[in-house]
Amino acid sequence: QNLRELLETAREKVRRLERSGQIKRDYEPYLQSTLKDGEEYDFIIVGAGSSGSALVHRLSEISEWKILVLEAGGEPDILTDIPYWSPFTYADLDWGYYSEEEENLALGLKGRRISLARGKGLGGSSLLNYMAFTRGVKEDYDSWAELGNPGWSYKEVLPYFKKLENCTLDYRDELYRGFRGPISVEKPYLTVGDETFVEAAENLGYRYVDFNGRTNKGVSYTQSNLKNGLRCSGERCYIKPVKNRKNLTIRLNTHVTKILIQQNTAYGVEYFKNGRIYNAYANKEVILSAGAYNSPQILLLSGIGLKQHLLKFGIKPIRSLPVGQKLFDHPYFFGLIFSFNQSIAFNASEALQDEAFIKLFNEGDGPLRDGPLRSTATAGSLLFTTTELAENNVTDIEFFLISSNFALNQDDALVQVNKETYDSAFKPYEDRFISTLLVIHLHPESYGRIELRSANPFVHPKIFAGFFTDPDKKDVKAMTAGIREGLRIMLSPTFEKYGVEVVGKVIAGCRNYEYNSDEYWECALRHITTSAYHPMGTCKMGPRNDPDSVVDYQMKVHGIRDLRVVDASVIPITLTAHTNVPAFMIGEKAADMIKEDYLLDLK
Ligand SMILES: Cc1cc2nc3c(=O)[nH]c(=O)nc-3n(C[C@H](O)[C@H](O)[C@H](O)COP(=O)(O)OP(=O)(O)OC[C@H]3O[C@@H](n4cnc5c(N)ncnc54)[C@H](O)[C@@H]3O)c2cc1C
Repeated sequence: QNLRELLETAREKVRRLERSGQIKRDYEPYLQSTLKDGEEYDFIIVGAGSSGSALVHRLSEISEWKILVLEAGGEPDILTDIPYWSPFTYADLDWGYYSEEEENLALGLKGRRISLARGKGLGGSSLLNYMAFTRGVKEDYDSWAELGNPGWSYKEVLPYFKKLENCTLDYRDELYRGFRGPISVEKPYLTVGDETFVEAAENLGYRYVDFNGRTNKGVSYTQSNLKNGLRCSGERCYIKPVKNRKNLTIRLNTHVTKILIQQNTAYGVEYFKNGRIYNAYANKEVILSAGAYNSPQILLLSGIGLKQHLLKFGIKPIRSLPVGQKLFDHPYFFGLIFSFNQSIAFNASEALQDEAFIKLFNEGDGPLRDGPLRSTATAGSLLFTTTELAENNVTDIEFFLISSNFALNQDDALVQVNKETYDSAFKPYEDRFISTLLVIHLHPESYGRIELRSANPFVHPKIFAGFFTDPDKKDVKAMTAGIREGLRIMLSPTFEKYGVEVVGKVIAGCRNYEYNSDEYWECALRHITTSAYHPMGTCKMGPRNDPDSVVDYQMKVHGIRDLRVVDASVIPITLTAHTNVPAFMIGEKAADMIKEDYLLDLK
């Protein structure tokens, strides 16, 4: 079965079990109110992704405020709550972005393009992400503040991280965690491979840590945003509990095409729904939460961006700002593949059995190892480390152990390698028990950019990943150091009892180089590195005198009144974390800033 057929089989199973009463899904469709042109609201939120969902939850607490939420995507898929299956559903919930072809990059990927998946649906990318719950470290946020963003130091953002979470983990750094927030944190399903990885790293001297605590340096099981075993997305955990608030209007399948601006003041948006264009007006603010690719695209379409670029597309420039000029992301290498002589990896066949579904829905909060469907993309353990190349001792590499093969040659797979690469490094091991150690670079020097391809809002923007473009090749060197450390852990005595073996060693295209030489790894990196789907920085937060910045520390667009950007695009520098929880935090903090700005009016 190909991926689509497999997904349909899983969907049909859920429907059948629901009809027969063997499982109960707690989901009610979102009713859509009648459309009218020219409606007025206090706040218009564009995009209900991770940050947008947090905003929806918190702003709608103020019953006097009328809030309109415009989301381009639809409702979650029937499988999105199921941790194991949900990441595969991306095809129907994804904007379908790919990077542009770039020199000496993605040489082993289909079409030389990197998949830049982005959630399109209520919950945004939190609907299809891998649910790893990571916040980042003190140094990250202290740097945000040092860059001229008061209020964003670690001490000042920590209360928001605590406020948003309900940590249910046994092992936790108590003082750093929250216990009453809407986003629940649980341990996912683990394999023996995960346990072995943690043991191997500990045997090599790594500490077991709560990476969302005092320090992230060390090894740990994955912490996942799950609630009773099901995905805790922005939709499920932030929006659903408040969706019936009278002051909240949520419009799905509604594509915002531009922001309406007059005299440097945003007063509404133009949107497309059911085949026609509508306007909606905001008495207080328009808030762009369309994510790190779409927020810059919408700003550019609205005349905010570099003047020359806008003129090229016949867009009248309103404000010249470096929108989309720097795109940070976390590249990852997926070519460290290991096979074992017995199944310590994930057994995918169990994930289609009725029992597994019944267990998940009915006993989701039961014993943690009770079912493979609780597996979050089979990623059960991770490790943050510092290579000798890292400056100021920052954590620069993360390993993420995936108990499966990551790359496929199929058209509907998330990571698609070309046939030559697949046949050389992946195909021969299709039937073996394998794990992939993802090597993620957290602080690359290289960065990409995003530009318009067309003035048509429905045409995908041009996205340049820019991986490995730093002139001194520091990024290649750091990744190579990471790969070698990964090999040291996986080939250590702890794994030996399972007959561990490196497979898929030589990628077609790198056969001219000696395996494990610097040249080999550079070649391999340039063939099969992809994006960890953590775009940031395209509407950078910073003071006006920072030539790269687009918004100020309150996320207000420089020089434009009543317009904020609230999502991962404001993150000013690379983060030592996956970006979902930081995006939730940004939404939480923005809501408080907005309340501070306007609540006096209500008194
Ligand atoms: C496959 C994948 C795996 C990931 N894994 C992890 C992980 O394990 N852990 C982690 O922390 N992070 C992970 N991430 C990253 C994380 O999910 C994102 O960084 C985070 O969700 C970004 O939040 P956001 O609010 O900035 O944008 P998004 O959540 O992407 O939300 C933007 C929303 O705006 C909507 N929108 C866009 N344009 C328009 C428009 N014109 N009109 C109306 N609506 C619009 C979109 O449809 C979307 O709903 C992953 C991401 C992906 C794609």
